[in-house]
Amino acid sequence: MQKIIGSILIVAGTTIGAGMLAMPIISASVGFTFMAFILFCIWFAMYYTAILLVDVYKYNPPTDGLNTLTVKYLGNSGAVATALSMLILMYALVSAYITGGGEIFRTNLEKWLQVEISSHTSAFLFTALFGSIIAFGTRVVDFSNKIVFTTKLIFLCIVMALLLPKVEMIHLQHLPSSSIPVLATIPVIFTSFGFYVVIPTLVKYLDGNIKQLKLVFLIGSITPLLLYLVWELTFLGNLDSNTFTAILQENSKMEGLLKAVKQVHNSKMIGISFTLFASAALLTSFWGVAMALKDYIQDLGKNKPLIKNNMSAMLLTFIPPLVFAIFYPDGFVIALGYASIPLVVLALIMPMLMLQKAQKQAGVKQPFLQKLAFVFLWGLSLLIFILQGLMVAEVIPAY
Ligand SMILES: N[C@@H](Cc1ccccc1)C(=O)O
Repeated sequence: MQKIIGSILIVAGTTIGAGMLAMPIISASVGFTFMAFILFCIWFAMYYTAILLVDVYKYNPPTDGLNTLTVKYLGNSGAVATALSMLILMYALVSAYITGGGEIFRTNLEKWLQVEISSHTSAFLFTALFGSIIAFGTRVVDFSNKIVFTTKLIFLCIVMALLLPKVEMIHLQHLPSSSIPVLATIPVIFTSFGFYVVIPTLVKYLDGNIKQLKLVFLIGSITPLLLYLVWELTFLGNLDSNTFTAILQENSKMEGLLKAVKQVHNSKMIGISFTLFASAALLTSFWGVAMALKDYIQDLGKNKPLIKNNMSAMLLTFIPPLVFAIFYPDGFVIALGYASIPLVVLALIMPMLMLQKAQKQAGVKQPFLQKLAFVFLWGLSLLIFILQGLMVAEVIPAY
């Protein structure tokens, strides 16, 4: 039971991260009704494809990692496409978390110890202190994640308890004036539900128990969905869309959000709770992604003892993103803006192709409802590719 709860919290912890903080910012001019609809559709897509990958494990042992499965079902080209998507996405995320986490760490250390610390040192300290936990295996990550996730929930509840009573219906009725801001939220919301990468790690952790895994992914993904809905309700219901947009135009992202919060409820308590919630969110996502990256690297090098051993897998997980975080902190933050592309390949396209192949090999006919769902998933994949392309070409605004 403890393992099931731990796994649910790892899924929810990886999901709720930087994306949740960006959500009110991107939806300021969209309004609650449309946001709720988009959140629900994308949650469904991500939950459904997680279950598809779990189903692929019906035909494979739980110790098989993602690379082993892609080589088996999609051949070398499929495995290379997956490896590229996986490594680019995870290195970009880990690097962004190191930059963000290191910054928070530096500000606090300087305040408490009254010494000046360079951002290089703080990035290194953050990685060494929090990253080293990954080396001790899923059980230790599970335990630390339980503590930090609970802290994150407590501070989130404080923020919401202070803001929710002030929600006004009139703000929630806001409707967007054009479809562009609505469409522009899709790639960001899509990355906010990115828990897909931890699936192989949890399949191994729960010894491939399909029933338990399905429950874990249902509760682990529906919890973020509900929190995101209440989160949006809290922000969009408290601020008039024009005021909110104006605050966000004048300030940088996080600062703007904090200013917006303070506009509704100006107390020290809310500022502190908000900052602690944001820091804990970053940490749980960092652990989820780094753990998945290390497992993936070990699976990639499963026939190469030099890569597979714990020490080298740890170094390969943390050194590249640390170097990037130190020398090109902006490079990866920019790359993160495009995270939805590798995530579409990984979380939407690959599981569909793999399950179809596994079913074919096992002589199982594809159920009609699944065929229908695949049409929706292909449509969503195409839409995200197009939207991200239009953002790169600056035809529609990127966040
Ligand atoms: N959901 C995470 C980002 C993420 C994307 C893809 C995979 C894992 C994590 C966040 O909001 O920060």
